[in-house]
Amino acid sequence: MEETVLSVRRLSKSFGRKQALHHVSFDCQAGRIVGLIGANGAGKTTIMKAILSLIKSQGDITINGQASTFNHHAALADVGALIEYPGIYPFLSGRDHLKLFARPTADKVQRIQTVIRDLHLAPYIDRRVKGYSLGMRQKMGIALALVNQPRLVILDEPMNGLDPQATKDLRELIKKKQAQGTTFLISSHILGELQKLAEDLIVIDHGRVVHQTTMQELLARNQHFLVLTTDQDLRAAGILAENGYLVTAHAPIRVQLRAADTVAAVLKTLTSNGVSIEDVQHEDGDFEQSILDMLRE
Ligand SMILES: Nc1ncnc2c1ncn2[C@@H]1O[C@H](COP(=O)(O)OP(=O)(O)OP(=O)(O)O)[C@@H](O)[C@H]1O
Repeated sequence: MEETVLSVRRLSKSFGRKQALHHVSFDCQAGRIVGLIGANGAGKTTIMKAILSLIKSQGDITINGQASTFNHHAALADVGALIEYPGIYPFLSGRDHLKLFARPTADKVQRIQTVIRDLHLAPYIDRRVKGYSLGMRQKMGIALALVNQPRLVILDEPMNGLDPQATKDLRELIKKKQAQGTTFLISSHILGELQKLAEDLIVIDHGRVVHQTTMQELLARNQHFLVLTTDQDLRAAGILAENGYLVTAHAPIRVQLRAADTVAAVLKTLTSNGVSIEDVQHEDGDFEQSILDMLRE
């Protein structure tokens, strides 16, 4: 049975006269990676700050079955987070930060070692944070979010400032933690990044949840094309159109594959009409376009 780790109901927030969030509701189920997608200014950070009681808001937030409010937020003890830039003390080392943040239980030292190893922090963990690059600081912030092995981890644009290797490492680490049961809520405006990570998607637009879907569903909506070069492209495009295929370009020929269309049937239609095929390629539609189409619906 699914277990709800985070439940957000009718979350609203205004900054002066500007309403940044309008009755936002969604759930995060245990062990899922949930992506919060939206353009700049859509309200992602505000949602995360409200969940973490960093700002006052209206609505109901329940974490691990416990109501969490601005003044009563014991449930946040089991939540790790990185919001915007990590708050750091420049003259302390990375290890000092971890020691400060780590809960004083018997396995404290071991947890610190684990997070240093998992995030490959060893080369600079004993240096003052003052000298860290943006990416190193970001990794430090993620380490602080993970060091207490919380059940729910909230990460606001976690790939910011990370190089391709560190991005890949973080993705793998998030997946590893997920396999151990951790739930993640991750925001990003870089859709490709969430594509490789998130299973559930919450699309935010102008402070509202405009869609809740799964990555699987979104990818299924994505369009697929067959790009063909033949010995007589113009005639071949005509033959395909006459046979009911959706031809979107002529040289080379681009055919949109709908659910019932198979590559074999497209090729057979051409060869049986005496067209010789010189090249065949698959092309996937734009993932970002799928989201934009969704926003327009
Ligand atoms: N402290 C604040 N005072 C006034 N307006 C704010 C404040 N914080 C956020 N806003 C406004 O609320 C809206 C949502 O901002 P938010 O930072 O949550 O968006 P976002 O989706 O996280 O964007 P980005 O991807 O750029 O970080 C924006 O219009 C922003 O200008």
